[in-house]
Amino acid sequence: MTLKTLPPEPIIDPDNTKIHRWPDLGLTLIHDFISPSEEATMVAAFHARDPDLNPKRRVSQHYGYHFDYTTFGASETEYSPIPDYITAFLPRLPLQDCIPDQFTVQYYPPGTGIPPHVDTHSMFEEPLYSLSFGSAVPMTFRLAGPNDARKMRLPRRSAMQSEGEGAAPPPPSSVSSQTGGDETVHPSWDLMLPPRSLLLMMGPSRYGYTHAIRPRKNDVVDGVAVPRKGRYSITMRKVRRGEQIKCDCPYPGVCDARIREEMALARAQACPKGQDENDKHTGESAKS
Ligand SMILES: O=C(O)CCC(=O)C(=O)O
Ligand SMILES: [Fe+2]
Repeated sequence: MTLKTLPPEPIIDPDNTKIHRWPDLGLTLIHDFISPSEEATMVAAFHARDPDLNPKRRVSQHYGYHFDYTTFGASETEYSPIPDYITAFLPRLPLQDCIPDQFTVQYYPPGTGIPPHVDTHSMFEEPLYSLSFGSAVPMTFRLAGPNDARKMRLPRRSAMQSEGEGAAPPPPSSVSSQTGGDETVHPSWDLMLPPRSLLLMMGPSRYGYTHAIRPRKNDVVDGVAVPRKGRYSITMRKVRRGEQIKCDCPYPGVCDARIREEMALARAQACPKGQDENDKHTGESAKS
């Protein structure tokens, strides 16, 4: 069942009308964050590195600490130097005390998208950025519900096949009681991401909402079907390590840290005598 609603109205910054905020959601969209010439440089750099693209597949390039598709966190070892076209805009990011060090540049050929997902909570700091360029696309937001919680607890799936690349961690086999029974599906709404805009997700939009890009060739804008062209984005996150890998957000259903706790508890209950041994492994939580 898909329930759609209109996007919530933003509050426009009176001092800079390019900044739109949804304070209740922790969401900010900054229009014209990069210039057309910066955009052209980024498009050229992307295609110079990957000249032969499959027109049916989303393609990712990683800079800084690589995104790790097995832990859904960041690799400890794989690192690629951050290109100048990224370092150039870092001093303009709105949160200068939390500069990202994990960058995923993605190209979405027309007709491709990214399934609804919640980026991993515990392994990255709260601010989650997406810089858009190329074609405008709508990003679909929906408050996560029991179905999302249940999916995150299904036996292991492939990150690429089922979720966004920032999506949740390897789930436990047990299904939490909080997913039982209630089939509530919250309405979704679309936020149009114009080229050269920067989206910042914090709070509820970061931790409690799924985001997705529908795999469509056309988008309906003001009642008119507009063909999509290629769309690019740079997802930016700051990696957490060691003791910093934790989360106490108010959305336990879709929180990887809570899922790991559930797993550890389920293991301990299933095998009380082996508890010490298991704790040794789950202590390393995110990586196991
Ligand atoms: O392409 C985007 O704007 C978002 C990508 C995304 O959600 C992700 O990489 O987790
Ligand atoms: Fe994401």
